[in-house]
Amino acid sequence: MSERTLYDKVWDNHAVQELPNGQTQLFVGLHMIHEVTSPQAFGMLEERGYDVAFPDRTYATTDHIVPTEDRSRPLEDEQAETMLSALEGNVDEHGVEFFGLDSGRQGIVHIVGPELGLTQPGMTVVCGDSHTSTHGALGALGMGIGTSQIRDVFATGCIAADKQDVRRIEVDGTLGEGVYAKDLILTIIRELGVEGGIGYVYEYAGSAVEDLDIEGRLALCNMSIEGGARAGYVNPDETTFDYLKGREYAPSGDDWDEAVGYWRSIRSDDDAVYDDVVEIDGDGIEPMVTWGTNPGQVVGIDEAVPEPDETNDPRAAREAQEHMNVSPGDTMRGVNVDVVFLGSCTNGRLSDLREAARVLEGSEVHDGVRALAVPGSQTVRAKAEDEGLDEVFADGGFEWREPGCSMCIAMNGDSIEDGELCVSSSNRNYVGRQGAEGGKTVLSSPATLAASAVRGEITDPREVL
Ligand SMILES: CC(C)[C@H](C(=O)O)[C@@H](O)C(=O)O
Ligand code: SF4
Repeated sequence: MSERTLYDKVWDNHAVQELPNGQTQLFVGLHMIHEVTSPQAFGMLEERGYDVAFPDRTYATTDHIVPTEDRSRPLEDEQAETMLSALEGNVDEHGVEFFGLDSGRQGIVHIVGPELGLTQPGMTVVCGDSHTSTHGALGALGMGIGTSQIRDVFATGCIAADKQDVRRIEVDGTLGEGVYAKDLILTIIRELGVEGGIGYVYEYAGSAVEDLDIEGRLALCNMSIEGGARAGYVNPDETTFDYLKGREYAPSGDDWDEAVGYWRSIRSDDDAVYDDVVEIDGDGIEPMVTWGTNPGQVVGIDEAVPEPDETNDPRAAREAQEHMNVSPGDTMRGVNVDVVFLGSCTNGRLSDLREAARVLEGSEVHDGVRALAVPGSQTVRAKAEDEGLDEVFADGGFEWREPGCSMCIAMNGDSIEDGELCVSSSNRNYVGRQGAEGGKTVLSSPATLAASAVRGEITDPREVL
């Protein structure tokens, strides 16, 4: 059969049966869990006396609530200690492998899966976390699921799911110096809207996407969900295979060749039929910064903040501008910065730290700016330290922390204060996201963030690179 997308193929290969309600029962290849969304589902399982059906397809880490400084046990925050202990008890009881604080592999779930080679092309990957779309960077179908679905996967290895339409987003041209996958996905979300992807899975393609390394593709797919899409993926290619080769959980020996053969076969056919196609000019993309309180309220660094009436949601734009204290006609460039947060499952990988360090090297964070560098995992942290990046950050006035979600969501005590503006490499900027209702978040790439930390105001990274 030809004319099928990767999504169609992965779907068909995992479909167990059509359910009476019209949904499809889909088999799950990889189930990742973390401490925030798994406890209730484990509870439901135990109420019925069930075991985890496929413990060897289930992997756990801890990320949202872990401190990024003192990690001695018991954790100082009692609630965090309770959640971590509960996860430890659950994985122990059900025979699930756990990348805990002492494992050397702990980190943000969407960083750990790909970097250990757990996430592979053609797989269905689920996690009780909206940014599971990240895993699509490797040609997997990554979907965030809710508590009752986590329970279902534990008990049966399957979920009930609705098939979506596929929108191909074709980005031609080449991203310029100082322009990254983050700027690309912010551009896409501006173009299509934060709800534009509802009912769709996004297939990212075109030369600007193919040129991205896997870490760039991970950042791109990560924010698919911020554009409303159920998932996002890039067709697997040589870049994907090179990335996976030799990773701890990737196939090896004869299994490797067989796997690559399968991975090639699940790419979208050249004549695949799409429900929608959108073209974006990669050459024209600028470093992007959000001016509002959702990721679609975003402009190029030199572009004017829009008149609310010229946006698709004037009321939301007005409220957002009031909260952010910006006016139509202003540029975001030059806005005063109090805090910068480098990290998260969007941009907490080695290449992100490298780009920020490249900008920072030889300079220091501006007086009065608080700067956090939080690697996405222990693996990322160790590699960064091997390269001496920790010293670049420390010499430049950044705090070099232990891995976790940290100030992306402020569940671990790392938080901004009322009135502060934080430039953040994360993916969400709604009011209160970084821990203070009166705090402001500006989303950007790691390079823009680092340039802004040095100048103390939002800065075009191309001025510094
Ligand atoms: C806590 C978790 C359920 C949540 C998510 O689903 O995405 C978090 O990771 C986030 O980024 O808001
Ligand atoms: S880093 Fe942020 S977006 Fe990613 S899983 Fe953690 S809280 Fe969610």
